[in-house]
Amino acid sequence: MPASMPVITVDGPSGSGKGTVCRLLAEKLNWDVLDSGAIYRVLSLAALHHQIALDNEEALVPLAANLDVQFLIDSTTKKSKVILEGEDVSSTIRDEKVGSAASKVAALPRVREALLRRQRAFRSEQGLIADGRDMGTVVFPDAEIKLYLTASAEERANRRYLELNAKGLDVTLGGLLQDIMARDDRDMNREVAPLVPADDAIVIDTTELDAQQVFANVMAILDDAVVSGKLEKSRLA
Ligand SMILES: Nc1ncnc2c1ncn2[C@@H]1O[C@H](COP(=O)(O)OP(=O)(O)OP(=O)(O)O)[C@@H](O)[C@H]1O
Ligand SMILES: Nc1ccn([C@H]2C[C@H](O)[C@@H](COP(=O)(O)O)O2)c(=O)n1
Repeated sequence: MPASMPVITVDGPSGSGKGTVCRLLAEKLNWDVLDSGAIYRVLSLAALHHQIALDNEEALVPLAANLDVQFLIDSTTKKSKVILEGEDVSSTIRDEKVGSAASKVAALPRVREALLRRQRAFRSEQGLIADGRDMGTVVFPDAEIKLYLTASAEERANRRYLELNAKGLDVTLGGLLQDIMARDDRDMNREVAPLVPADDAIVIDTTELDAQQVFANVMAILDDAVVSGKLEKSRLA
């Protein structure tokens, strides 16, 4: 019997709190994390560097298949680092414009296909927390636990505003709300791998919850999964 390689998927729209709860879970469980959004963000940045249009599927597929990207954990800060073609792009990829560009390349079916193998290669005996839009529906359909985080567009825009403002970036709440709604529309209405909760996903509306309350809700869901036998108790140690 091969050792289990458990997966917890966390899907949801921009600003719903996926990355935050995935980091908390990974620390608690000592599991690995797949930030699939970062892969699409890096691809859109590589397209920019190589002057490839965001709708040029012919050129984006080989770029995606051979993407020279490394996901590292800084040994001192324990923060994730993203290296594209030898350059640290960890903060660059978090720009809202890169998120919007990522959403555009992510709508191309053959680009998604070209990134599937790379995403599935993150699975390991350590356990994987997979953050994205289609983790529970497409990439890891057999995941033991599937979560779908959501929140009102206004709340998600406000969170993003506080986050980017704290970094000293000149953004407006109205502009971010427009960006988030445009990204939601693209991610939810594309032909391939649209953003939608998997049939067996547990949906958590985080609008009225802070990050710690969301984390507590998720841990309660994992405890229930142990009782129901979906998850080995030793995995939560
Ligand atoms: N429940 C919450 N309540 C308030 N703020 C939150 C909550 N969860 C996360 N945040 C904050 O909101 C911002 C966005 O959170 P996060 O990056 O986790 O969202 P996300 O769903 O991963 O977004 P994206 O898909 O765009 O990367 C961060 O500044 C984070 O600290
Ligand atoms: N599994 C995924 C992850 C991300 N995307 C696209 C759609 C998002 O708008 C964009 C950026 O993702 P984020 O970093 O905001 O989570 O990338 C996708 O289509 N599928």
